Parts: sequence; structure tokens; C-alpha cells
Amino acid sequence: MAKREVVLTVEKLKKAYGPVTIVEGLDLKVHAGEAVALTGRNGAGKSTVLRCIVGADKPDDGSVKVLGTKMNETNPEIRRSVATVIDDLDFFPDLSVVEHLDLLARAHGIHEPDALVDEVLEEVQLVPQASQLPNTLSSGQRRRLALATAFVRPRRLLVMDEPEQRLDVEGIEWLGNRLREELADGLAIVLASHEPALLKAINAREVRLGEPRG
Ligand SMILES: Nc1ncnc2c1ncn2[C@@H]1O[C@H](COP(=O)(O)OP(=O)(O)OP(=O)(O)O)[C@@H](O)[C@H]1O
Repeated sequence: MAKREVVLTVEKLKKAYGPVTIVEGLDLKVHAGEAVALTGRNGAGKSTVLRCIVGADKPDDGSVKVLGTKMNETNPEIRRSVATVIDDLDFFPDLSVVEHLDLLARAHGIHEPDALVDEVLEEVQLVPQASQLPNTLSSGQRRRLALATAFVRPRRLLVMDEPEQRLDVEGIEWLGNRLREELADGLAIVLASHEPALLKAINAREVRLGEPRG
């Protein structure tokens, strides 16, 4: 895989809520093997930009392209390329931890899904909770499950909103190491984070968002 391939291109992104302009004229390029961190104060627009990038929110202006193709959540090629960890509330209530991961791995046509799911469960330390339903997990365990969903599926771009939330110190250290490996394999990462240790671990390029105007 070419290391310097441009995976994500954001051009002149604008998003406003009513009279308040959250972001305007934002340009961003993220290459394979590179991590970009959106930083800025609470309310600066980090989550808004991430939602526009993954197609969960519609920009008022500008464009988002993944591997040269205009972002579109319903395009199967894009869905195969983009893994997101935006929140950890988005689970099927009646599927267990292992069933979630299994479903995702199979739906994305992963070769030997059972082996990968076992490996990732072990890594996120959810083996004892494998048969529990999401609403019975602790908040940190739910975050680990959300992170696990990104690692059992194909991905070229990983988009994460404060992935460190509710992780313990060891968990943040694990995440930094894991993401470093992903970068070495050519993954492109865009994240919002308030955790300097994580940003340092993955050598993230910082893009600081200013205050919303209006
Ligand atoms: N659907 C919405 N309608 C109106 N305003 C919104 C909406 N979503 C977000 N906002 C506003 O947009 C601004 C940016 O919010 P956003 O969640 O993107 O900030 P953030 O940088 O991620 O903040 P934090 O660090 O607190 O997570 C905030 O002022 C927020 O209140």
C-alpha cells in the first residue's frame, strides 16, 4: 500500500446551525499512515466536523472525499473503507458483545472472522463479558466494545470522537499502541481528542478549531 496516498480530502467545509457558523473554509488532507487530531475548546466544532466527514451530518458547503470519491454513507465501497467510533450508544440492544463483533466481521466479508473476533475480544479485554448485552457493560467496557467494532472490519480511514473517553490509564496506553500499529500498516486516522498522551503516542498532527461565530 502506498504510504503517502491521500485518503481523506476535505475542502472548504462549512457548517452552521441556524445563525451560528461552527466551521467555515476548513481544508484538510489526511494521508495513509497519518493521524490528524482536531483540537479546540468545548463547542469548537470537533464533533460537528467529524460527523460531516463520515456523512452523518450534511455540510452547508464544501466537499468531503474518501480515496477520491465523494463521501456517501450508502456507497458500499466507502462504507468498507471508513470505520467510525463516534459514540458508544449505537448498539443493537439484543445482540451480545461477541455477536456484535461477529456480525460486523461477517457482514464485511472478513476472512476467518472467528479468529479475528477472538483476537480482538482478547485485546480489548472483553472475553469475560463476551456473552453480555451492551446495556449490562460498564461505561468503559462499552467504549472498548465501540473501539473493537473498528478493529474487526476492513478500514482505510478511522474516524474517532474522543476515543479515550472512560478508558482507564492502561486502556489509553493500549489504544495509543494499537493506533500506532494501525498507522504503520497505512491506516489514516482523524480524531477529536482532549488527551495529550494519546495524541503524543500517535504523533498526531494538530488542527485547532476556533470559536464558532454568530
Ligand atoms: N444539532 C445541533 N443544533 C444546534 N447546535 C448544535 C447542534 N450540534 C452541535 N451544535 C453546537 O455546535 C457547537 C459545536 O459542537 P460540537 O459538538 O461540534 O463541539 P466539540 O468541539 O465537539 O465540543 P466538545 O469538546 O465539548 O466535545 C456547539 O456550540 C454545539 O452546541
